[in-house]
Amino acid sequence: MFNMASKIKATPLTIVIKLGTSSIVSPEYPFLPHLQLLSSIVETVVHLRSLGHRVVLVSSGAIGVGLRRMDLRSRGKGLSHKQALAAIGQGRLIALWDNLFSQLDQPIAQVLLTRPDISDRTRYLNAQNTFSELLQMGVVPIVNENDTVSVTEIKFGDNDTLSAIASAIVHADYLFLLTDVECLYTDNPRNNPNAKPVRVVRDIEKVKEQVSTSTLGTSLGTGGMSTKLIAAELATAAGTTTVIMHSAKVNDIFSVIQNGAGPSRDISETPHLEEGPLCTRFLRREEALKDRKWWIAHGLHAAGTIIIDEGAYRAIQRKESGGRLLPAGVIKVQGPFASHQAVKLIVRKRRRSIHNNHNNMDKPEQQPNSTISRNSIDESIPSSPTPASASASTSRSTSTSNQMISPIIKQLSSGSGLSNSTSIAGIGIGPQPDTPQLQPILSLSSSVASLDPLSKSIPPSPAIRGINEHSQLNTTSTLNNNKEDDKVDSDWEEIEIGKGLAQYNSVEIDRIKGMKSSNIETILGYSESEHVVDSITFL
Ligand SMILES: N[C@@H](CCC(=O)OP(=O)(O)O)C(=O)O
Repeated sequence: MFNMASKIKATPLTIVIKLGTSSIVSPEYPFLPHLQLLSSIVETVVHLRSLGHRVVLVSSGAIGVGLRRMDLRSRGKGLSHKQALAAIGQGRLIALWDNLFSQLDQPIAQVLLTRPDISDRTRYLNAQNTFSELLQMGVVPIVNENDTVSVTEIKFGDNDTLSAIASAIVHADYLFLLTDVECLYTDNPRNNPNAKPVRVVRDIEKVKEQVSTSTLGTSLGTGGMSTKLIAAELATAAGTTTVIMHSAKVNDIFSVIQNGAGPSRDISETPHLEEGPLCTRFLRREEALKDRKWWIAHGLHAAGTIIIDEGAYRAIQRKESGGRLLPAGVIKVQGPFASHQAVKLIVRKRRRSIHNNHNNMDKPEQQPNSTISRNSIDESIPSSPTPASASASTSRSTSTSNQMISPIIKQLSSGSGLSNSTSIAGIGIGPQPDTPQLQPILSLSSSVASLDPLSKSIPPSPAIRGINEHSQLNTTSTLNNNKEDDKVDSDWEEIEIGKGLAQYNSVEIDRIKGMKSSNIETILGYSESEHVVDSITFL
């Protein structure tokens, strides 16, 4: 193992390695830990450290270890039961890691995260500072979701997603998703001997239509191949090359990072990615989203929605707009939300113009930070669509209103799980495990209580009282109760285009919508900004 490693030119990299439950404990009772595998991970991590790399481990397995401790055969159905098992298992899991790492004198740290730690900018930055400090101290942070306090609505749900978020927090060069299969295949290799490995992915959108995402996980884990695609999309958008690899071949990490694009090497300078160990590499986006933009797009949940007209959409795509929206372009506000909370932006467009300008819609004039890579897919994937993927295309073409929204993003917002991906692959495999909702609907009371960490100290206004009262009735209702206005007739489409940070609360923006900025002070009694949304990030 160390021969390969010793040849590596030690450009210090930040590497996140994610191990699923299936790699930590056996899937069947009595859920014995995979000690040999865990030891080889520990040896690999320590050697990476000795080469100057910074390493973060994302480790599932708390519930599995909890089951073993309590001599139970199944995790049961109740949420609190699972939370209790995680509480029992997490301590033992970290003790197991500490025991193994101490054999090689490597200090570790436990980092338990929940979704609100990421949604809240201050907590996100605090987590970032802690990671940075730990890595500087030469410690290996071991991350898991804090299952004991994560209820369904606010869960990451699977550690693939959590590992992508951890990668963005630490600005990782690589994320290795270790699992029980070597790589992504064009079909399920266990059912179809003609399934081909997909070795390099440049365009995740395209690859999703052409590969099997049938889960190869076990009864204990919640992830599968689909959640790995979500993780890859999130991580590559943050500038992290993501690799799916068999956990038994963890030693291959050395040759992957030796041949791959690092911080000082451009992807175009690495033409031999098809060679080397069998794994799937999702190449990082060359134009990675900046930390704050990534956080707005993926870390932050939208507390409300602002619907804008086509003119405003064109305007905010121009560089001169600075990614900020004026009140004049706002048609409707859906809240409630507080000032400085994130809001979804939706453009209301005439259907005809959507069809005519479809290409323009796909490629907005100025969208340097689009989360969707349009590069061509890996040549190793057959180009002729399968019947299933053809039907997937058909269904997309009938759903014009969704064309601007990355399906990954839709899954994140809807928490609808990933069963569509299974049907795209057209494989007769049972249903995917449910992926709990990833974009939580936080109660306004919690949002307003903190009034969002980004907010400057704004004197409490009647508007805030207004939204508090409103929140007790219905946290997602439309502020403007004009039914005619709500009706989007067949000539119109509403398309989600991105997210931004509201500069006023929902009641205030509703009052100044359609107005010139010069009227803000007269209407609201104060003017914090001439814009209603700032820091716009396009999907
Ligand atoms: N946080 C949970 C693991 C969640 C989970 O199942 O993740 P994974 O095995 O990666 O699909 C635990 O530690 O048991």
